[in-house]
Amino acid sequence: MIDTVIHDASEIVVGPAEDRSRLKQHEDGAIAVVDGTIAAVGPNDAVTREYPPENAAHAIDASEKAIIPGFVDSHTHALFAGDRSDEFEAKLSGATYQEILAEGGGILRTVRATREATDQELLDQLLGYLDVMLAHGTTTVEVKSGYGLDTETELRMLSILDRADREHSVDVVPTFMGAHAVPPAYDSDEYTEIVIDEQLPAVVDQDVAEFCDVFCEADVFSVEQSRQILEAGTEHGLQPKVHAEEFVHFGGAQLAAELEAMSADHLLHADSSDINALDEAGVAPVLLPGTAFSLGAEYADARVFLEQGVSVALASDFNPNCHSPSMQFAVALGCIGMEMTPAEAIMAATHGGARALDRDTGTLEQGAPADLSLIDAPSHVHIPYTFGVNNVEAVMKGGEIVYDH
Ligand SMILES: N=CN[C@@H](CCC(=O)O)C(=O)O
Ligand SMILES: [Zn+2]
Repeated sequence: MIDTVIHDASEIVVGPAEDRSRLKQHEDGAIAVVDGTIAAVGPNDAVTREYPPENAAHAIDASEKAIIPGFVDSHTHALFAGDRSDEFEAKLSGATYQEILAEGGGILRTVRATREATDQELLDQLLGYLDVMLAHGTTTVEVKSGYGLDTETELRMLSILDRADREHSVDVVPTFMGAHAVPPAYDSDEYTEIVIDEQLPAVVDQDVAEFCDVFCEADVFSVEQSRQILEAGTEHGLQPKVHAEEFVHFGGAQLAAELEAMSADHLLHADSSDINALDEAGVAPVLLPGTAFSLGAEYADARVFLEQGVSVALASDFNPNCHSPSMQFAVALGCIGMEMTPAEAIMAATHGGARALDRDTGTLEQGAPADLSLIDAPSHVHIPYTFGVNNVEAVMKGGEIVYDH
């Protein structure tokens, strides 16, 4: 039984070509979906001969439209309460992110609001954001805890992520990030011990996280504290991720390489030896242009990675300091701000994100999950070209149409 045939698409973006610098794509293409996976993808004539649309339960005419893999947003802090729009205004008047954090604002303010919110309030807000992400073409999203900073709230956050994953068609990948900031009652050594001795065991006991992340940054967690936390996470079966080289060059990227972390994220201040170390250790570099855009900071140097043949991921970093859950916007910033080609940016936002989360999605190769978006434009180039609007017409997740504009 053929579930769905999408035919006459003006372009199908399959994924990276063999040399990884170009896209594998078909103009005038078709896709057949059977049992939630891609059964065939290729030129329209060949695919529809083998999988005639009239024999399929659903046939979709994609004339004048492009098909791309669902976006895999590999770095977000999408579960939070409260409103920091006034901090956005303060930053526009010259306040820095660190000044706001040092005065008890920023992450610490979101922690207070998140602790006060009920589970239902947090879940409802997250489900609303997942709706927006899906409507903008995201089919898998990583979400971090880290607005609890105590065992009880960190566990609450991770259980809410588990509920959201079961209730929503977007796949939610949970990351434990108790080491997101140091709560005011402790110094960073004391709090590092609490993360390792209390939070991690409880998280593992409840089996609610897949990755462990640390904000390795000046005045937050030192390289040594980060190493201790991530090594403890690894002993408990949580793969490491690192917030590295965001505000200053600090050593987080080398740590990620040393620990063979799943990813190193931000990397605004990474140098060429960091890039080599990450590449040799097989760590996925995750670039977050929305953060640089919202902070008015310089973008990470995507071109240096790409010229060295190192694939990168693009993610939204959706959080109260970078309030855009749209991967289309991240792709546009990747191109306009970081000089990526549209093809590189789309690959980074799909296949690159999947690599940073160890998932088999983010590609439309035969056998991959049928997670894809129908774009209301004839090619992927229109996504960054027509920035600021939603180009997604419909989204399929696991072979089902789960969003239709
Ligand atoms: N840099 C640290 N964490 C987040 C920001 C979180 C917040 O400001 O609430 C980030 O990745 O950008
Ligand atoms: Zn982050």
